[in-house]
Amino acid sequence: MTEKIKGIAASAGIAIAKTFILRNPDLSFERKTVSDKESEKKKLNDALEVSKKELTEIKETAERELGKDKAEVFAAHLMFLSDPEFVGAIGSKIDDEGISAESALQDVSTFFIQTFESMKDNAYMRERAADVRDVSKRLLAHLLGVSFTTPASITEQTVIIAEDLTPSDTAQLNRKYVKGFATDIGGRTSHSAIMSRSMEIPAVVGTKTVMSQAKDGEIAIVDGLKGEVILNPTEEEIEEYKSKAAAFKEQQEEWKKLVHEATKTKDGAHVILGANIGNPGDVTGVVNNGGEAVGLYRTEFLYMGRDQLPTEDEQFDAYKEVLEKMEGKPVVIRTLDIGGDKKLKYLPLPHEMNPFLGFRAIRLCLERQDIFRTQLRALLRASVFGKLRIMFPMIATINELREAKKILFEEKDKLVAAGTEVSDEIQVGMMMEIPAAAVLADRFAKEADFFSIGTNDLIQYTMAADRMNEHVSYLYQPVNPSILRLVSNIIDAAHKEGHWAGMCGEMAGDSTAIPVLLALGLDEFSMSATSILPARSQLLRLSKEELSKHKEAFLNMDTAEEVLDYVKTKMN
Ligand SMILES: C=C(OP(=O)(O)O)C(=O)O
Ligand SMILES: [Mg+2]
Repeated sequence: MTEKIKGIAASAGIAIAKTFILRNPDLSFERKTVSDKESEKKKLNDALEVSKKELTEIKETAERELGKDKAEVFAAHLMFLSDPEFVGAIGSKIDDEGISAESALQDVSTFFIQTFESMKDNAYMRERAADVRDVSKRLLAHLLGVSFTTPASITEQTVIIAEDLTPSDTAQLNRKYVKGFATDIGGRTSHSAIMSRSMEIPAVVGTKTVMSQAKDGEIAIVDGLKGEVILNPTEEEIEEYKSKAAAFKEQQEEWKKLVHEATKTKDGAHVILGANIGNPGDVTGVVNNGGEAVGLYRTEFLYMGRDQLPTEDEQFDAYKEVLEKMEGKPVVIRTLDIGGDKKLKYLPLPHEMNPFLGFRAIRLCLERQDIFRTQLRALLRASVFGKLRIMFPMIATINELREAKKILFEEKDKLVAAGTEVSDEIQVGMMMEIPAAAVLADRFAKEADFFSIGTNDLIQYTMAADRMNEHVSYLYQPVNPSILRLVSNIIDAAHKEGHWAGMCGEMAGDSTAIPVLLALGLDEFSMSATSILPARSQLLRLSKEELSKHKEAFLNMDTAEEVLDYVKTKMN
């Protein structure tokens, strides 16, 4: 029977393929002793063989589809499974201590991980800890008889169904096979949604129930335009969606013609259309989609999926690469915004009741100055390779901004004194994503060179509605007059001091919000690279002067619905 499930449209496009259900395996077990050591060792050998076979297949596919680089990690995993020191130690533990294979594996892998992680001067060996962790998980799953799947093992066209996708899951997705995905949790601004847009994979998130409703291997349609998942569709439905997909493709071809056009409104006003990126590799998408700037580089992705902090040189290389590839166009690099839903496994943070209101971003950086100063030095050194703008996240008070700037300038002075070249043209700005700062924008504008409005958080904090929680997603109301007044206040404050104001929250790419933001005088819109061309096509048709006449009207409405209706009828 066909089932239609509503969710949140996270990434545009339509996918039709068989489902692949990604389950988080339960790898818990009880530690126990055993009497039959031989059969325990046989169990270990069997698990080793299955794991090796699987990894060999995954490695071969990855080599073929994703290139040698991405496949290397699996070669390293295979090496461990054949390493007499690793495997031998597990066998010996079973022999000597009479414990189960799972317990022996856990002891040995913990020992290896700790040993590798303690090799402070040897980055190569420290990275091996991640390999041991990954390969042990696979081996343990086989010992426990629990099925273990990762997105990297997908080798046919699929639609992934999952509770959520972590950033490391998304990094393994092969676009050739993964046609779309649907998740139970998350909203338009959760990070799996943001990643899906940068990878151009159609996605629907926050369905609440797709995991429990979908069956492995049945046909599913992910409609990332409307935010619907159709399980087990009829032949007619499949045909209907195939033609919808074709129409969308045609539309994309039209947009592609605007790649080299400047973003000028009908009345000749110029706004900058920038892109949000998470990795230097994303710049290709920015250039291909005609981005005029990088409006937000979320550097935290550089810190994820690894076992220790990135070094100053590693960071310098990444920042330099982005600046160079953008060839003199502006690049806003945001300092580390970790915390909330973005965690680092090697940086244990205290357990928090409300992580989104907790020890994160600039709050953490001002306390862990070792981490902060390393990043700032890397940024300052890279500044001579392009047009760098440094941005601090989650600023709530003027004192935080002052403190962050003071540390930045201290590092700059030290570098200059040591003879390192640093650009004198770096603009230093801040995210406007906390209501306290938005209200006090006039004061902040005296000390920041620019503002970039982070509506994902600004809306979450203003409406007191967790951006990850699908039950309160109705409160994500970008055009609620309360939000619009804050946005307007921020833009006016920046302009009064002769600064520019941009927006890097998801609202900037929302076609309903664009006329409103243009009317409010926003200078820079930064969005997923794939939203740039549709936004440009829309902006070319709008007149800034005409729209600004509506400003007083929509700022004085009562509800988001009223504004939506007004925009649709009077501002398009
Ligand atoms: C752009 C933003 O930052 P992030 O999504 O990384 O929190 C925001 O909060 O709007
Ligand atoms: Mg934010």
